[in-house]
Amino acid sequence: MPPKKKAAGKGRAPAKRQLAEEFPPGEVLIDTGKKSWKLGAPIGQGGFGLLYLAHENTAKPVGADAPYVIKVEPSDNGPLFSELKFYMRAAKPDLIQSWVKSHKLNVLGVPRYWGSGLHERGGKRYRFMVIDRLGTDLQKKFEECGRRFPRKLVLQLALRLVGVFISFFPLNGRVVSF
Ligand SMILES: Nc1ncnc2c1ncn2[C@@H]1O[C@H](COP(=O)(O)OP(=O)(O)OP(=O)(O)O)[C@@H](O)[C@H]1O
Repeated sequence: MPPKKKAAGKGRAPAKRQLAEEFPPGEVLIDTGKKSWKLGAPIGQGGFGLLYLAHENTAKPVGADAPYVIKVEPSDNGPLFSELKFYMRAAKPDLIQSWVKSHKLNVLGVPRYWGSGLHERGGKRYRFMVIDRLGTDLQKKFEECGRRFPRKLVLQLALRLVGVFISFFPLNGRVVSF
């Protein structure tokens, strides 16, 4: 006897989100402001998207010193859409720049938003977002430290997080709750 089909709706698991397939280096994406961005090598993978090195100079290959990253996801995935809305509001380059200056900081630690758009490839649509390339990430540092941070570093991180989440974001378009 064939297995019974599950009733639609009740009891169904939510549809799985797809990870974008990997694009070859050299793919050019055009954002909503008609600016072109060239992809380099992939440098990271999140829960739902792939991240690539990127450059605004589309005339030559994107090197390892690229100043931007582009996050790409299938367009019908939700997470990048939400992340994008947040970046568009809270990570405007001039907003971050003036905050850093007025608070006498060297850096805020939040990548600036430079553009976004939709890209078609092989009959599929992808959403992308261009942000600053940052250095390493906390998870990598944590692994390097043998999964144990020194107390001083934990306190420094806490101060930085408090600065960003309690002062910058609430004043610049995002409500934070703990
Ligand atoms: N601005 C950046 N500069 C350099 N590397 C980055 C940047 N943003 C992300 N990465 C790299 O890409 C990886 C995945 O980033 P992403 O933000 O997608 O992670 P995530 O938050 O785990 O995923 P998701 O948001 O999809 O749940 C990071 O762990 C990091 O190594």
